[in-house]
Amino acid sequence: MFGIYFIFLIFFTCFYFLKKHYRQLQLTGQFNGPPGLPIIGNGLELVNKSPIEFIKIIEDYIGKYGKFIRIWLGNQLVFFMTDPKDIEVVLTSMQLLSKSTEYDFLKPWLNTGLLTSTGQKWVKRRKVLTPAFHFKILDDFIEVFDKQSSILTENLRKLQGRGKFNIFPITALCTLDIIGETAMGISFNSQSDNNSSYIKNVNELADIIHRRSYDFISRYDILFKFTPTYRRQQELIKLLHDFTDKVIVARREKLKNKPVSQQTDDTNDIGTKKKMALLDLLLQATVDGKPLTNEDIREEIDTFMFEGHDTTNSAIAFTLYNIGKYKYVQQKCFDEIKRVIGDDRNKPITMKELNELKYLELVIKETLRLYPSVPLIGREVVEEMKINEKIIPKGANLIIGPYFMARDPEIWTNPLEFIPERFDTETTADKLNPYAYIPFSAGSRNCIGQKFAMLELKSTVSKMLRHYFISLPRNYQPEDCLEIVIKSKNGVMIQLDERVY
Ligand code: HEM
Repeated sequence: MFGIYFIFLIFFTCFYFLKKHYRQLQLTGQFNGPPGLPIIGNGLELVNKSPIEFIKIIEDYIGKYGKFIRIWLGNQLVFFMTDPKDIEVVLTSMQLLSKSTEYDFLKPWLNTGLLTSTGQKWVKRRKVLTPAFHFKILDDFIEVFDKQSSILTENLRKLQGRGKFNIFPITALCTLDIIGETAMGISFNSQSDNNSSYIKNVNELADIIHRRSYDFISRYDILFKFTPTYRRQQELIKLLHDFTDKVIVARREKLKNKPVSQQTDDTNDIGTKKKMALLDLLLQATVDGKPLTNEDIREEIDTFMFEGHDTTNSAIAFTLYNIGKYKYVQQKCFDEIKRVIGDDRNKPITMKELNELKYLELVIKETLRLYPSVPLIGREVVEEMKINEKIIPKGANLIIGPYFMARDPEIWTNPLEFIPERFDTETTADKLNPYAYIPFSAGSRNCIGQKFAMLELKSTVSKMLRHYFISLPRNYQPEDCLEIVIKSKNGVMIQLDERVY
């Protein structure tokens, strides 16, 4: 009897799969890709693999099947893309503004803020949020970047001359304090007392979300819901939402009583800065003539808290790693810093000086080439469409791989070498396809925070170099781990010695 049920179940599943995916199966014959098993496709090859194995498998696929690869992850059709010509079509298409299913892991926390929203909601929110990143507003944040970088360098004093340590969790507190103060107007001081429960909760939740993409059980909501991690995730989300709600309500009250333009720059009783924060702009913004609700604002603030700290942290940590690895790069950066800022290592940096740190910018760009903070970018095909004559079926996910493009010798000369000068438009003869280098993505859904990020990175890294000489432990090599944001499985290990002027 059980046998009959089992056969019936298999038959029914196959029938359902074929019916649902008939058009996809019909079209996928034209694409190269690894052979898969019925129903589970290539799932077993890719899921539950270590980050290093995952990279190796994708590199093997690229070697065997080229730059447009068909993969079945269970019943999810995925195209893995690394050809700039195809990527240009995707990132400039108005039909491809929806994010792939990977971003669904973020939705319980971020709901549909700018990163995860789509359609008219995204268009309107993008319009409202764009002025928040105007250079005049960013100018106000330079002071915050400088202050937090100073706290970072001060805290690191105890590790100076003491051998190797992992910089990643240390700079993470700095970037969280920066985004907390600039987005919400809150001084979390997590770098100073390490006891901010909000910051700890953000870190823990971001970790759970990152790990879901690699774990077979947690990838599927239906299975994840039975795990203790799911219950912990829900607890953390509640705590974080409650906190953001409280800040929004308090800030709305303050604004009612006094316009932001009249507020001064001191701290009030709940640690809220009376200085312009991204939150103030959201409180004053309107969509279709109506102000944003507290819930609308919460999803955008939570989005900034997520997207604005892990990305910058990863970029800072890997830039310090590269500076430690390439001594001539470090010397050139330091010479430039001395020329632009002078010998006083404690003098606050200005916007003008940050803009003059041109070589440091090349170093950051080259770091983001080899270690793009967002190593994979995803889109969902909502209507059947063509990409350079290839018909792509509805329902497929498109995954763009900046991490893998950086290692492609057809795009870059000596791709694995760290050569900041390749981005110097005055000296390099190489004409680069703009879609070959997309650490901030491109097109209308590019990173809204890229100028903010570049200023923050330059401020933090230059401050580190003003105080320390950076080196690497012997034989250390990071083990790249492509989560939503790139990390290193064995940490980002560096060593610090006092900088001698
Ligand atoms: C090194 C730092 C950063 C990198 C490399 C980076 C990279 C990216 C990338 C690749 C995307 C596109 C993602 C996609 O299409 O799936 C993106 C989107 C976004 N980023 Fe960044 N980001 C950085 C820092 C920031 C910061 C500091 C903020 C905010 C203060 C921010 C806010 C956002 C938002 C809100 C989006 C969604 C934009 C939209 O869909 O309209 N990012 N970022």
